Amino acid sequence: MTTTTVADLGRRARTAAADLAVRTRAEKDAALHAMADALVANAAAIIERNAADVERARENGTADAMIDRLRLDESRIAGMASGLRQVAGLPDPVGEVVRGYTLPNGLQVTQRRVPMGVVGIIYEARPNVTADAAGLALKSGNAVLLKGSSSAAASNEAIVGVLAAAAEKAGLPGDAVQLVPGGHDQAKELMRARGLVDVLIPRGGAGLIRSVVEESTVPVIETGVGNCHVYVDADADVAMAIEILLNAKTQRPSVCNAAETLLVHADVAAAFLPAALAALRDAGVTVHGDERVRGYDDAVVPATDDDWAAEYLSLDLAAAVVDTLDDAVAHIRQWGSGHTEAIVTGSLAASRRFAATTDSAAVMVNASTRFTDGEQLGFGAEIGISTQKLHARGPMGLPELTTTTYVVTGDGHVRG
Ligand SMILES: NC(=O)C1=CN([C@@H]2O[C@H](COP(=O)(O)OP(=O)(O)OC[C@H]3O[C@@H](n4cnc5c(N)ncnc54)[C@H](OP(=O)(O)O)[C@@H]3O)[C@@H](O)[C@H]2O)C=CC1
Ligand SMILES: N[C@@H](CCC(=O)OP(=O)(O)O)C(=O)O
Repeated sequence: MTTTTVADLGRRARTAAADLAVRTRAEKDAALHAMADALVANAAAIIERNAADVERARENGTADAMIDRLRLDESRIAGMASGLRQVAGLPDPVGEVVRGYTLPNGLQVTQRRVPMGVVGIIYEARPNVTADAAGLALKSGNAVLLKGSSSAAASNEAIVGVLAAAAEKAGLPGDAVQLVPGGHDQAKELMRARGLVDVLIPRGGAGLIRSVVEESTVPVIETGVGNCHVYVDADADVAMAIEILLNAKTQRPSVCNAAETLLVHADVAAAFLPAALAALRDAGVTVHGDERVRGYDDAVVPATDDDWAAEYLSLDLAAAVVDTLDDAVAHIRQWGSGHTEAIVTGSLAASRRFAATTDSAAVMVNASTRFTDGEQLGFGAEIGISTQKLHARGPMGLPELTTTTYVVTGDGHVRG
């Protein structure tokens, strides 16, 4: 019996990528709509396979918040289909001229967007990412190798089967969207598929990122954990700050853009903290606070350095009082993960200083950290949220999945 290796998948993806690179926007959009329709039409079968993954996760004692990330229902599948349709509605990045000029000697220079080629992604146990990544890759003219979590294996197999068949029926190469089966060994093969994979996007926790940074020979765009902060400034509107904090912490606590630490300026602490702590308690949040926060509520448990560093992904929140905006920024620079920070303030100067000094991929001014999301920012979906500084930072959509080529057109020009 012959087994298909990651290298075999990579070679097929390269062939598909060469074909995809020259497809028109109309062809790609038609395929995306067909893929969206196919997801909805096959929802029952996908949900059945997903139920097997959820059942296995329960047997393994997986936490409820993590099961929530894994679980699919009709409305989540409709959301995946809607994401594909939104991506179809966006301009095609391929061919976009990012720079164009004519040299004194008459040479015409254009710098144009082109696909990366083959994009690999290793990602968490959220099956919706399978459709988001496939849609973004395909629209940007790339073939994609999808390495999802082994805990979502059955769901991903069903989703990729549906997406690849629909893309092929719509006239695109079926190998444009391929699932990499297996576990960490296969993920490592993907990391070492230099020459077959043009860029690898690891989307997950610190362990995955460490492993990819140490082991990948393929160029990587790192995503990262989200130890996101909400800072309530001296000039904050207290009611607004409570709304933003509750949304950032409780709307979906298991995702990377949920808030994990609250920092409160000392001048607003007495007006803000009693009501905020009561609202958090009502929402089921356990607050881990410093001495000054604990002075407002006996239910607050003492915080240690582990709390300042924690990405809880649960209904827990670290909280501290700070004396100045710069102290808040210093805390964030020491303990944060460079993902998303929010400031609630009525002061333009404070918001500007905060945005300029926190050194994070995204800063929200008077808005929830939950907006660091490709769909929310108008990209249709995102392939990951980069917390590194090169090539792309923050939510990555279509342009981030392209590179550029210089096309220089002469009229028999030679260099003298
Ligand atoms: N910035 C961003 O865009 C995003 C950040 N995140 C962060 O990810 C974390 C949650 O994800 P979580 O479910 O814990 O994901 P993990 O990091 O545990 O897993 C993500 C993927 O990587 C695989 N993997 C993990 N470790 C290794 C390794 N050493 N070698 C090879 N493959 C590996 C997993 O496989 P398997 O499951 O089979 O072990 C899975 O497919 C949070 O910290 C969250 O903030 C998540 C998504 C987006
Ligand atoms: N796109 C997400 C945030 C990024 C993400 O996927 O995070 P995670 O759930 O930690 O894998 C959202 O807000 O829905």
